[in-house]
Amino acid sequence: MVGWGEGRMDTTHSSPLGADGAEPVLQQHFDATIARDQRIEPRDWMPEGYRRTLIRQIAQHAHSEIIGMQPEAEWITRAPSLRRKAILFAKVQDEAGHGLYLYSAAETLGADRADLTERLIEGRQKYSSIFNYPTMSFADVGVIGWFVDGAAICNQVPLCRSSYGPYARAMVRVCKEESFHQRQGYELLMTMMRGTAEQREMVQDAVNRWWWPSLMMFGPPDDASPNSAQSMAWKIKRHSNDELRRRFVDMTVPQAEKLGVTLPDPELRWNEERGHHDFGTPDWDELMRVIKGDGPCNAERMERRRTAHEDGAWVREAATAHAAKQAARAEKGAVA
Ligand SMILES: CC(C)(COP(=O)(O)OP(=O)(O)OC[C@H]1O[C@@H](n2cnc3c(N)ncnc32)[C@H](O)[C@@H]1OP(=O)(O)O)[C@@H](O)C(=O)NCCC(=O)NCCSC(=O)Cc1ccccc1
Repeated sequence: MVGWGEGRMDTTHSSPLGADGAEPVLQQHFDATIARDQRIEPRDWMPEGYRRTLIRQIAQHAHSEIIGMQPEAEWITRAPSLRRKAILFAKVQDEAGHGLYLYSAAETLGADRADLTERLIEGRQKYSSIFNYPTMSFADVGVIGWFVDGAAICNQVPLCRSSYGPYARAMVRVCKEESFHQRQGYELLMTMMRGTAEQREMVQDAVNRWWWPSLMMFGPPDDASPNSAQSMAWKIKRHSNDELRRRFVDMTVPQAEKLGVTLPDPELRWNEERGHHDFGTPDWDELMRVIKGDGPCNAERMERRRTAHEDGAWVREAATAHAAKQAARAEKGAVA
């Protein structure tokens, strides 16, 4: 894992004229499309930096969905009822779907899916810091749905208006499912809060552990976010990291009150003048450490992903052989 601004993608896909040789008219057309809030589509000319930024963000997003299956999947076999097991199963499966959908979006930019997977497995590409924390009790499943999917919604709803068509369209479906995920998490927590004192303690403990890492999901503060300015100018990102973090806090505080839990931030209070909540500063050193690979579960998550990839080698080989056979048959049929 690498730090801010390091380890940028070098997966390039040459544009018809090449970034440097772009004729002004193509650049002007691109700029005008962005200015009119219209979409850039895969066959349109785009600056090389735009393509690379999108591949970086979409690949990291896809990796996050795939690695993000792990923390909750650990509880599938230990779910307290058949109903909770079925719900969790479906949710984790949805995350797999989001990952595959996003890899497809990256492919429309010329990225190779197998190459992106290699980059993840070799630690050359990032995934969200949030998935490097352990799930200690079943209440964590509820809190992940409430906080992590809630944060994902805050971050991803504006991405439905992202300037790159395939990414924006993928986000529409992903957000619908994330919204369902958030509700199931909150409903699970409401149920636990109506339960025993021990269950309420489990919920509060999970809230205490996940609150700050959830705020870190939005990325470094704006003045330490190397990609934000350009990504916002290109309308890939519609809001800054801090802006989305503030939205998440404003959205979550009343939900916490209704649930009856305390968010672990003594500085958290409503600011009448600003019409928003004031809140404390996340531990940015911790975020850096986790991104660099030194979080509580980084090694475990990567090892599991690597093993799953190796175990799946025979499926990929069989699918490739089958596809080759089908293609040969189709060709033979066409000749006859
Ligand atoms: C906001 C940001 C994450 C970062 O803004 P940018 O403008 O791109 O970067 P910025 O200049 O601010 O940062 C500098 C460097 O630091 C990296 N970095 C920053 N923050 C983090 C971090 N927290 N963790 C790790 N790395 C982080 C950043 O990539 C950049 O790397 P570079 O070295 O340049 O390559 C943006 O990429 C985005 O909106 N992505 C799409 C959404 C997305 O990917 N969501 C994932 C969660 S999906 C989910 O939760 C669903 C689910 C729920 C439940 C269960 C299962 C699944």
